Amino acid sequence: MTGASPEPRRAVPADGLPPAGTPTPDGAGVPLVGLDLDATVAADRPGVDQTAPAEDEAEQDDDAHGGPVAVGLAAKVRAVLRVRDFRKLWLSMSLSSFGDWLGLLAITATATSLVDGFAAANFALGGVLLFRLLPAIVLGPLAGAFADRFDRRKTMVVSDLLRFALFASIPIVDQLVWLFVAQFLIEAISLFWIPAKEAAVPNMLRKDQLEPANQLSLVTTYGLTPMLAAVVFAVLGSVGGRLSDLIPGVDEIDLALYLNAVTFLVAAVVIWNLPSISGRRAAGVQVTGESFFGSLREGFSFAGHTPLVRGLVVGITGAFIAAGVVIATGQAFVNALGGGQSAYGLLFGSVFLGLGLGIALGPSVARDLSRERLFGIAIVGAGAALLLLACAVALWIALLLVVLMGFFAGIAYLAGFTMLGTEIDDAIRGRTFALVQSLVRAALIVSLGIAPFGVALIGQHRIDLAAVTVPVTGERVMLLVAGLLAVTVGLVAYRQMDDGRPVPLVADVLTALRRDDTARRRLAGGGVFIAFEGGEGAGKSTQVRRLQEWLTEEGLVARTTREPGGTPLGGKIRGMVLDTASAGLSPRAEALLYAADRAQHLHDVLRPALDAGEVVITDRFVDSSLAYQGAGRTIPMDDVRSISRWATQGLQPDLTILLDLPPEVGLARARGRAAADRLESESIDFHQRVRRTFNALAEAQPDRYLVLDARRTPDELAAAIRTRVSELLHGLPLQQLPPDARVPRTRRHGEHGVQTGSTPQLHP
Ligand SMILES: Nc1ncnc2c1ncn2[C@@H]1O[C@H](COP(=O)(O)OP(=O)(O)OP(=O)(O)O)[C@@H](O)[C@H]1O
Ligand SMILES: Cc1cn([C@H]2C[C@H](O)[C@@H](COP(=O)(O)O)O2)c(=O)[nH]c1=O
Repeated sequence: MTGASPEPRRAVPADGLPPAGTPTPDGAGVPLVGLDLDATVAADRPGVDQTAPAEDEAEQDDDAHGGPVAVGLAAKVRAVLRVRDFRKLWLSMSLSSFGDWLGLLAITATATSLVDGFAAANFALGGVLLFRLLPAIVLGPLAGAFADRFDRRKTMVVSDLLRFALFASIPIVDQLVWLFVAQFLIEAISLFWIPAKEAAVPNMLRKDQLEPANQLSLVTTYGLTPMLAAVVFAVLGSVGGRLSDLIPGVDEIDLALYLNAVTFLVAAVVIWNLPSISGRRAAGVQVTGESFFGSLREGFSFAGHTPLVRGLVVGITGAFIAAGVVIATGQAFVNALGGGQSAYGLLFGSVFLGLGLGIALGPSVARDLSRERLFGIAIVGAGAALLLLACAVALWIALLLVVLMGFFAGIAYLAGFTMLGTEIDDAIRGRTFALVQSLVRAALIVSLGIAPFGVALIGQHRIDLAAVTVPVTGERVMLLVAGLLAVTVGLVAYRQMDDGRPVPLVADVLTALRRDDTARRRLAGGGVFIAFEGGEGAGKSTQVRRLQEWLTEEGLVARTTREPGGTPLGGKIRGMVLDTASAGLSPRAEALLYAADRAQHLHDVLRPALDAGEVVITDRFVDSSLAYQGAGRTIPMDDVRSISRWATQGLQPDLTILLDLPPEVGLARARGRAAADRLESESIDFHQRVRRTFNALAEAQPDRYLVLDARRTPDELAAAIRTRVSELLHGLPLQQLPPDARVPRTRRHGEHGVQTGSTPQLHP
């Protein structure tokens, strides 16, 4: 046994090349982690901390296909928290949320302590919850109109000051009636605060930052702060006796309420100092020409006539009715499964576990799926889990199904919430949020109220089938109904919100889960992207031209292009990098120039042509950078991969045709054509490394490559390429040439004289 510890294993990227950090002779290449890729976009947002480090940490992991992967959640959240105003708002909101949970614990404890007897305590408890939910139904829509008409910052500050005063008044007045009244007023005021805040957040962040910001807010509000509040409440409880000795008349519940009051005071001060919350108001925009009730009507009409909002409202409301049924029947259900009070606790823990997992993991699992589709699918998923739950026969199965249901519900909640922020215009956002919050509360009240009656009415039955006896109990039937409801509203939401894309749902979901960007582009009716790669003089330009001629003859719109130099700007870059006079160009500068050429190429040529459904054939693409700058110049592969991905936004060829040739042969061919340029003048070793790398890339993804021996004749190569390309294009809806631009096939064959061997026909 040796004392030496083994080398840590490194993940091998899908392209088969060495990962980042691979030692290089010249030590070139600093990992790109921390590169401020989006700073230019973010910098114009209010409250972006210009002195902070990079806004987005572009830690792009490798996925199974070597394609682009979303920035990790932690990095996204860090980037969101670097937006100064959002960070302050989030801190103050977390503080208020902590206070709110502490307040809820203290209020429920106060309510039960102010009455005698079990029934009265339950009545008091129910009263507190009812008074918490009730105001939303009446006041919610008004609060939304308020958020859209008046300065949101002032609305929030006044709300926080009032809540401070009301919470502080509860221990001072010390009466159950006042507790109810204060509770009602606090909730009513919160209804004004919430839409103002929700409508303000999208103005602080970029659109793509809203999802991680919502993930952070939801995890804070429903995960961290309630736990912290429970701990603090328990600690206050344990010091309660000593506290009363210290400050006469103040016990632990009073202290919790005072603490809660202070959190709102602090929040008021913080928000007052965040002018960006005022939104349009800060820029002096006034809402004129419409009465308060007119804008209220406009809010309802907008929700009724906008399919996206209709879908969101139906989906969220239905999902919360189902959630209410689960809460109302949970106790009876776990009892029926033989569980007790602790099993009931476990059931609730499982809901939260599932919700947390859905909120945290959902966006990355379903990264490529449109949020409109994801929302409906997730609600249907939650409904399906609920249907299975209704039939569960063992507690552990029920708990697993509850986690699954929570997972889907978390995804749906986050997707719905994020779309409300990203898709709804600022002018009407407050009203839309308010409508949703009112409906959510109304849904909970209705289902919490009705479900127990349903359970009681149905009662407990057993149906004897031939071999088994099926228990038909009220709680199971109610869960079944809730599941059916969720599936139905999920489908309705899906139909309302689907943006009419022609991609079939199953293929959309499967390619999104597999992260197959190329298949997704094809499904969406985009064009086909073919790249030719290989060393100097391999015959790429010759074959690019011949392939285009053939495709044109077949009636397709086929565009040829090249790197570097596919655009006017790229032409200038090509001049610089290939000029033998640019002798002092550093490897990194060279890599960046090729990446700059590629970014412009993507923007001006590749994307537009692919979006138009054309077949695009490029003479060189990313593999050339990996081979020449990565292996040739020995820049770490991950660095080259990162800048290339950034430049191409993850675009990959559908097919790469590698013309493989010993460098000596290719260089001889190229030199027969013109004087050697700066790269052609590199050593034979350099070109050997380039060749090996092209081959390694092809070996790592054989399905995406056609490797041909470039010593074969041009005709043989053209025929092999046609065969493979015709397979690739078979059945795809590509852009056709107008009839008058087509050339009769018989004439064409004669003219070009290239159709040797068995030429496949795309349109026989
Ligand atoms: N299969 C082939 N066999 C022999 N010669 C070929 C073949 N294909 C092309 N050639 C010749 O080799 C030379 C280089 O061809 P071509 O310009 O197509 O290659 P390339 O890969 O685009 O080169 P570069 O990368 O240097 O631009 C040309 O003179 C061309 O006529
Ligand atoms: C795209 C790309 C190209 N190169 C090199 C490869 C060649 O030497 C020249 C391009 O000229 P050609 O006419 O296509 O042969 O540039 C590179 O080093 N890195 C790249 O990304």
